[in-house]
Order: sequence, then structure tokens, then C-alpha cells
Amino acid sequence: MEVGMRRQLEERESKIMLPNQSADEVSHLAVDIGGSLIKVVYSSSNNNNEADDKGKKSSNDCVGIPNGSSDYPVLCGRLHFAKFETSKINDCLEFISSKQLHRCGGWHQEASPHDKNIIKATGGGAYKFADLFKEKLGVSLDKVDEMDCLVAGSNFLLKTVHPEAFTYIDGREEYVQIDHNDLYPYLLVNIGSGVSMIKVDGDGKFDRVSGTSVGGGTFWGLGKLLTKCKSFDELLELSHKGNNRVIDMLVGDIYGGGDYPKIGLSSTAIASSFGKAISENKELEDYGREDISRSLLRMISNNIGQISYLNALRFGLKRIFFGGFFIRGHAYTMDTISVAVHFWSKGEAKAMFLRHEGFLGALGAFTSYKSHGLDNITTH
Ligand SMILES: Nc1ncnc2c1ncn2[C@@H]1O[C@H](COP(=O)(O)OP(=O)(O)O)[C@@H](O)[C@H]1O
Ligand SMILES: CC(C)(COP(=O)(O)O)[C@@H](O)C(=O)NCCC(=O)O
Repeated sequence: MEVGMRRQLEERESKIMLPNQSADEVSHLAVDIGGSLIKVVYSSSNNNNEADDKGKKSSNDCVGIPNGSSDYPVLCGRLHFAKFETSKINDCLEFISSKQLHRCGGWHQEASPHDKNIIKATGGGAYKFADLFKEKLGVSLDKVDEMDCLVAGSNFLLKTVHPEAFTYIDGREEYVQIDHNDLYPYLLVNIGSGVSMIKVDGDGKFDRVSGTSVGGGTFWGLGKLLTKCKSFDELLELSHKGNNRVIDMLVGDIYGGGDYPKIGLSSTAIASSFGKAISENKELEDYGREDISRSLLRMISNNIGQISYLNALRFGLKRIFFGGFFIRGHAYTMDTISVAVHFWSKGEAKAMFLRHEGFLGALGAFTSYKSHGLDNITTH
């Protein structure tokens, strides 16, 4: 199975190991409620401080915060990730309730009852669904700004998790070694329902320099209408089998089969996405659903790649990291974005992808439990 598809079919819940992962007491929970998906990040930890077979307190190995304090057993455990469709928010609330994740303040003996009833939340849904969380789970959402969280999550991953960033070129993922002293500035492009482009200059130092409403929601929304797919994964799967040349008007279609070398366009370059449909006497039903899905995916990915590069150019940025659940580790999406960045930058800029692509915001909210030392965690 192709790497991209493998990741796409992963289980709904996945984990990052923190040092000494071993037990399962839930300690912190953060949510990112976006236009399409709710992302949940929570940590579980060994909280019992029992001696291991060498007679050493297991919490002494918890080296996640710089001063080595063992007051924060959350550092000895796992980060768990889960996601739900925002339209099915009740599934998410049931998940949280069934695992008692909302009782997350409990690990800290000194946590006040007040703290125990508050969870960090980001994304527009932190505003939209605050009352629902209160009503169904009895918790208040402590709202953290979405852009702050995206940047914090991205910086956390790039600095802490290895391997996290990779390039996707000619069908191959290649992991990128991140030099902590040479990370900034970079452009973060988060492709969620819509797209935000953020110039990141350091921890908490950033500027949202651009955005576009043509993003993941556009692909899923238009794709659903055009193909009658029932799920995002089905639409993505279809795109694998399709051929965009059936619908896209290529340079060669306009130039009698030839290239247009003077402006650097080969005959196979797309001159006009969906352009063939104007001249053919065909209805929507006459086109293959696979081909429609492929053209749509290509159109949107290409466009985002191009706008990203133009913004990188505006600020002289060479590195562009792409996140957001639109990507889904999908080979064709990453390939199209990479090719677009490479083409427009004439090889000067590089598109890089993040393994925890869709969880930047949720991770940023998670690390914002600052008073609990979580802004400094490290991982294995
Ligand atoms: N299972 C899924 N259901 C719906 N959309 C999905 C799914 N998986 C990936 N996506 C894509 O991811 C986009 C949402 O990405 P995300 O980063 O979660 O943004 P948001 O915060 O706006 O929800 C969707 O618009 C869609 O393109
Ligand atoms: C409004 C948003 C920040 C919300 O984030 P999302 O739920 O899409 O992840 C995002 O959809 C966006 O940046 N849209 C593009 C708006 C624009 O710049 O035109």
C-alpha cells in the first residue's frame, strides 16, 4: 500500500510516547474544534510513583521539564490523539465522557475543584459549543487563540518530536533534520476547512500574513456535491484511481499537442482546471467520479501550493511547513503541493509536511497548560 494511503487509513486514535510511557491515568485534555473536525489530545501517565524493579521511583525518570521536577507525572506517559467530525460533536462528547477525560485536573493533587472543571479549547467551536460542553460534561472551555495554538503546536512538534517533518518528492517521504538554531523564520500553512498562512519568527512570534477560503472544506464540500461521496475518505480514495486529464484542459489541448516553452509550460501542464468540460457535450454524469475527484484535489492543492509560495516569496522564506487535516498524508495531495512549490520557486523553496498535520492547534492548546509545566515537555 502506498505510504500516503497507509497513513490515511490509520486508526482514529494514535499516540506520541512521552518518557517512561507506562500507565494510563488521564491527566490533561485539550480540544480544537474546527469547521470540519474536532481534534482531541490528551495525556495519560503513570501517576502511582511505585518503585520499579531496581527500587527506583518511576517518576524520577520523568525528565520532561528542565528542572527535572517530578511534580508533573504527566511527563511520564503518552499523548493520545483522536478526531471526530464537528457535525457529530455528540460522538466526541460521549468519547470524552466514556473515558472520563474531562476529569483531567485530577492528577494534580493541589488542583482546585475549579481547575478540574476547565479544559483548554481552541478553534471556532470553542466559542460555538462552549454551552454544550457545559451542559453535557459540566466543564468550561478555557479558550485559547487558534493562531497562537497553531504556531505553538507547530513549534512544539518541530522542536520536540523526531522525526516530524518530511518532504515528499517523486513518491518518497524523506525526513528532515530540524536544526533548532535555524528553524525560524518559516511559513506555516494550515489547510483546514479554510487556509491560514502564518509567518513564524519564534515562540509566540508570528504574523498571519495570508489565507484563502479555497481549502479542505472546499474539496470536501464541492467533491461531495459533484461525486455524491458519503465520506471524505471515499472521496480521497476515488482520487487515487482518477485521471484529471479527462476534465482538465491541458496546455497541449490548447496548443495542438505541443508545449509552450517560451513561458515554461509543458504540454501536460494544466492550463485550466475543469476546462475541458466547457467544450464537451457532456453532463456531470458522463464524467467518472474518480476523475472529478482527482481534478478537484489537484486544483485545490495546486492553488494552495502556489499561494503559499507567493507568500514565502513576499517575506523571503525558504521553508514552508504544511499542516491541517486536508493533507491526510495523502500521496497525491503532497505530491501536487510539492510540485507547485518547486515549480513556482524554481527549486528555491521547499514544501515540508508534518506527521501530526491536523493536530497542531490541539497540541498548541495542550501545551498552553503553562502553569502545569506542559509548555516545556519533551518526548521520546
Ligand atoms: N474524516 C474527515 N471528515 C471530514 N473532513 C476531513 C476528514 N479527514 C480529513 N478531512 C479534511 O480535513 C479538513 C479539515 O481539516 P482540519 O485541519 O481539521 O480543519 P478544521 O479545524 O477547519 O476542522 C476537511 O475540510 C477535509 O478537507
Ligand atoms: C477562519 C479560519 C481561521 C478557521 O480555521 P479552520 O476551522 O478552517 O481551521 C480559516 O478557515 C481561514 O483562515 N480561512 C480563510 C479565510 C481567509 O483568509 O480568506
